[in-house]
Amino acid sequence: MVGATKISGAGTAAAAPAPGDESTELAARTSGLRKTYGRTVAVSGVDLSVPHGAVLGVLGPNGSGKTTTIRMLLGLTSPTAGSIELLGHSVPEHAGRALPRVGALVEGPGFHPFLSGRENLLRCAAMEPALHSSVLRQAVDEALERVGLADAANRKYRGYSLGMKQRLGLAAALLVPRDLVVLDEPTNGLDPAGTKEIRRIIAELHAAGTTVLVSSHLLAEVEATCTHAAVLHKGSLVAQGALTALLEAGGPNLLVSTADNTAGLEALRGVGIAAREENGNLRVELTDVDSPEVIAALVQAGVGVYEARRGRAGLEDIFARLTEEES
Ligand SMILES: Nc1ncnc2c1ncn2[C@@H]1O[C@H](COP(=O)(O)OP(=O)(O)OP(=O)(O)O)[C@@H](O)[C@H]1O
Repeated sequence: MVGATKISGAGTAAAAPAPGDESTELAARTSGLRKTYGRTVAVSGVDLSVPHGAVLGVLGPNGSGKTTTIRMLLGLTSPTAGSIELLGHSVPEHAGRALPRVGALVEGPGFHPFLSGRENLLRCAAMEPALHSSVLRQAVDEALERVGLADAANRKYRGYSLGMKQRLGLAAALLVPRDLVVLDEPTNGLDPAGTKEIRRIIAELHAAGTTVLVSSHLLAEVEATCTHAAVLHKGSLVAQGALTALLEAGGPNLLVSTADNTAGLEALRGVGIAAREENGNLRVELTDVDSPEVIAALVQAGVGVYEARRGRAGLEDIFARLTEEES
């Protein structure tokens, strides 16, 4: 996902949150969400739940519908069918009530190329209903500092690197405290140090009780930063829940380092044990079989075993299974 950033929340008609807003246990929810573009089904029957206070990672291969889902949540594009609730308000009908409390970093044109980072942010800040004119500059400077752009604040936006553009978008999303922050591939274009910074900011938001929805195709990223995950595949939601529960459901696994993986796979299949090759090792799910039987089958077939390690399936493994099964 490349391109400049666009901020939602700023510039939307402000209205006081309806009473009882905070009582809903979900910060966002979709029901039967669907979006088609001509014959292309981008999103199909998605029932997404974003718990208050969660850091929810929306995972999915390219074209699985992550951005389309996020754009619909933010009222940037209308669903073909289904309903959306954002901070207790129906979207797009009452988006103006929810969006001032939502900071977002999504793909799209948003900043003026010939203005500096600071000038661009001042324009965003001026559109924030919650910011009084007397504190605009302070809010902008704090946001620039927070994303590490203070030194480049007076440079023109068009000279910014992709990573700097991402940071500026993030700064705009964080101009005022938010109840929900939505980030579409926020580490896109960032170097490892920038990626670490984003992780730190997400952790800070989480600690402050802000709900964060972050899309990513980087599984390790999601495993490191998120409390919850939702997996999209071909427009459908194939799994969602607390990360610990998803990982738990992955079940025990055995990772075996053998002298000959091809012979090893053949030997295991020969005795009805399902296995697959992964990063030069064999991965065996221990649902119907236990480690000694696996090792014995390999040894009996004359396949040398260097190492066998029991563990749980990682997110990468679970993701591969979910997106393969549904193909
Ligand atoms: N404006 C559009 N017009 C036509 N098709 C679209 C449009 N936006 C998205 N699509 C299609 O909808 C599907 C889902 O796209 P989407 O961008 O939501 O996926 P994604 O998971 O965010 O992918 P990526 O990780 O590559 O950004 C794709 O097949 C895409 O080509």
